[in-house]
Amino acid sequence: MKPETDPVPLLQVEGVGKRYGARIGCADVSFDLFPGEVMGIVGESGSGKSTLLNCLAGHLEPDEGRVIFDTRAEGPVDTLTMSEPARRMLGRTDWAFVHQHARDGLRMSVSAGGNIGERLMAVGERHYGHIRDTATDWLGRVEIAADRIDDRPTAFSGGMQQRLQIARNLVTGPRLVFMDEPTGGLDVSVQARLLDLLRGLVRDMGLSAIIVTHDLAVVRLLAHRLMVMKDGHVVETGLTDQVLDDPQHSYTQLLVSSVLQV
Ligand SMILES: Nc1ncnc2c1ncn2[C@@H]1O[C@H](COP(=O)(O)OP(=O)(O)OP(=O)(O)O)[C@@H](O)[C@H]1O
Repeated sequence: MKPETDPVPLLQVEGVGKRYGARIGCADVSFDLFPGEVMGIVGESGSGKSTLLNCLAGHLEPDEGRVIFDTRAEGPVDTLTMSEPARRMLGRTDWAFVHQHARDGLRMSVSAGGNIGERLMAVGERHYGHIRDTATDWLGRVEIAADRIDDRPTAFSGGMQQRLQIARNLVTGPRLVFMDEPTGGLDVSVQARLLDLLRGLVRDMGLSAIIVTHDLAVVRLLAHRLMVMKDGHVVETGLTDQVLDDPQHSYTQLLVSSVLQV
């Protein structure tokens, strides 16, 4: 029996490609992302993961293709042709971007509470008491003690900085989160805790996310679906467990077996 209404994808990516001169960044990438779905993008260094993520998030202009987002106000809109102010507003409301290096996503000279609060102010929140309460609540959610609210991120460990960056990104209740190696560069034990936290937040908030990583353990834990990239092209895609347990493409087989050997 046909479902009554087919779900509308939150994001439709159609034939996205980007070149750097003669070199391919990424080529002919297409997929749909549905609400509440987490897509992992894996591949070795230089395979085009970051190029693709930055094209999707509007940080880089692709040479070809369309990136259609289901906006709250107007329904599906091609984000590549929307006006710059409209795209900026999307970046402050429905979209979030978690950088690999927390310092790229935080304001290091502003207190932890300020880092969270200024995102609320950017979407129109003005009440100081409410902003501070919400910031305190979010510090708790990312396991940072409330009495650190007036400390600057420079006084935080790498793991704490990353958790603060996540709080700053999620406080406005985005619907789509882009993450670039969110656990990269952290100690293994810190990574495990962060992954756990991210998994809880994604589940509890029903977030859709696109996560770039070279760490298969990250996608195993977080991603419903997986895209494997090599030399700018998608070579395999499918449900995460299926792709990792029964890889079809020789490159994916190599990726999976090289992880098992370490
Ligand atoms: N600014 C740039 N100028 C020229 N070439 C670039 C630029 N950025 C990326 N490239 C090239 O595009 C290709 C894809 O790079 P990209 O950084 O997207 O890969 P990646 O999979 O994200 O790698 P990593 O995991 O190391 O970040 C590579 O061949 C890279 O050398």
